[in-house]
Amino acid sequence: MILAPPTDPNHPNDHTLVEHHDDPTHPAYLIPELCRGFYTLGWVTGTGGGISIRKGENVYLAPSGVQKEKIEPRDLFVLTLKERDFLRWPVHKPLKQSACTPLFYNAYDLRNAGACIHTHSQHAVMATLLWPGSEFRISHQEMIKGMRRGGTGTAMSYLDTLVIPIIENTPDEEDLREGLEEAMRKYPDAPAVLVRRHGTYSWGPDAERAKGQAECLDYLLEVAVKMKLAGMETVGLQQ
Ligand SMILES: CSCCC(=O)C(=O)COP(=O)(O)O
Ligand SMILES: [Zn+2]
Repeated sequence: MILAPPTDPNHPNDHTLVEHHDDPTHPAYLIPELCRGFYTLGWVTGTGGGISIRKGENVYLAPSGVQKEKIEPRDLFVLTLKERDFLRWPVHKPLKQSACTPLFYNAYDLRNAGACIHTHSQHAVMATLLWPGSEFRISHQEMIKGMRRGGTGTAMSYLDTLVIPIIENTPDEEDLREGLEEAMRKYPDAPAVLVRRHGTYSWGPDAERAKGQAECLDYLLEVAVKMKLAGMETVGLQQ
């Protein structure tokens, strides 16, 4: 469990960890930039969704319940990977770290990910409604090649069937943690998990590859929804 930021005024708060916002590869720059892009895709509208990036042993997180397209480096939290201690948190206004934090840590702990993305994509929501079971499947699509086994492993082939587990939503985001972990353990090759009526969690070895995979996944979900609504099968070569 991750607590709120320390209230002790003597607790060290290292603001230098977010003072690299002119470096386009630094998480303090990348998180705000990627959130702006995800907003235009409809992935993080209405404050939900977002991205966390790991830099070595430090985990960068956005604040909870804010307009994600307006995040600035000074709004970010930095926690340690192992102990989940707060190294840096915002002081200019009262903010709490993303409610998705325990879920992002699943990707770091179970997949050694370098970044994890949570979307509220309507393609994902529709897919979880059209696939009422516990799995989404698609084959024979070029964009499957953009996915990696387990999110951080080797690239998938055009001949592979992409299988993504679907878990049920919970009233509070944090309570998805257990279901997500269970699905990730049961499907070690799955590069993402879908949350019914909610969205996606996906990850990658670093922010760039996590973004690329999230884009391929969203494309595949959109195509699959259209195929299903057109009465077509998404597995196999049936027209
Ligand atoms: C309207 S957003 C509902 C909560 C949610 O699904 C979510 O992803 C919240 O993320 P946050 O980073 O804002 O805690
Ligand atoms: Zn969410």
